[in-house]
Amino acid sequence: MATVLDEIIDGVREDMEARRATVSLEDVKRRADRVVPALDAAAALRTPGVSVIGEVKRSSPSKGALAMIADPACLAADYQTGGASVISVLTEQRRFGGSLEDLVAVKAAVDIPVLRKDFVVSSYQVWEARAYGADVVLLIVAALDQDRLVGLLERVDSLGMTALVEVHDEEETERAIDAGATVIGVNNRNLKTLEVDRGTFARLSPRIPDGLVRVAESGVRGPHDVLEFARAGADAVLVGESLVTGGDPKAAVADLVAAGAHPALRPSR
Ligand SMILES: O=C(O)c1ccccc1NCC(=O)[C@H](O)[C@H](O)COP(=O)(O)O
Repeated sequence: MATVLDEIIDGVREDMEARRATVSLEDVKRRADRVVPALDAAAALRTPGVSVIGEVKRSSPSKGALAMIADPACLAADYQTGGASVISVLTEQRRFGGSLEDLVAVKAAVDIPVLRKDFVVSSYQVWEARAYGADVVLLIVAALDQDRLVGLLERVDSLGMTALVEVHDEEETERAIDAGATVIGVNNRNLKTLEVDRGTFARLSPRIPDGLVRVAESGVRGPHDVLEFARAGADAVLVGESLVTGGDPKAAVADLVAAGAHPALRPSR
């Protein structure tokens, strides 16, 4: 039976082919050549304390509509003012209400790295990410066989970008490490059931070698969750829903950053 991830990817492929029919890979490459070099996201996430990746997220398969977000640039600027280290922009249209235009608007509004959060299955999308200003690209291990994962990682690298390589279980974590990932995101959301289990990060984190960046994704409700993920070894948290629904994104990010800088965390990290 097709999973939610399979269904999302079917739509993503269809949309990508439609774009490719109007904008050739050569055109995308030409646009990418004119874009300023990518910022170093791994360095941004390695700074002391737990870094916050704030996500521009209008809707999701699990929750439906979350927030209107008429001005994604303004939201991203608020995240940056609140102390976010990286901005995540969902560019998938059908389920998340995002677009490449959102990516461009956000990139122009901030001076920290910007992540293209999408379901990347082809190097065309990696070139597109660079052409539209992304510094970071999400690669979901569950969506890729090993050869494709390695190939896409190489493409991301060759364009000077960083890959956030997302895993959900032990096997995917091994595959990410074998492929040469330097930034690994453990998604607490099971992409088959869409349920969030915050214990997933704590279970997989010890399998990620020191020196790699560990990101806890999904299910961060507030500062207490940041503390929990920090104690389990997180260098960063990726947060969408609680920031876009909370009413004051700047203050919400600042609270998460403060929690991640808590002095009690230092001896164990
Ligand atoms: O959010 C979903 O429902 C979802 C469903 C299927 C695939 C991916 C999905 N979300 C992408 C994400 O990984 C999250 O947007 C991100 O980690 C932030 O999570 P949250 O803070 O819980 O909104």
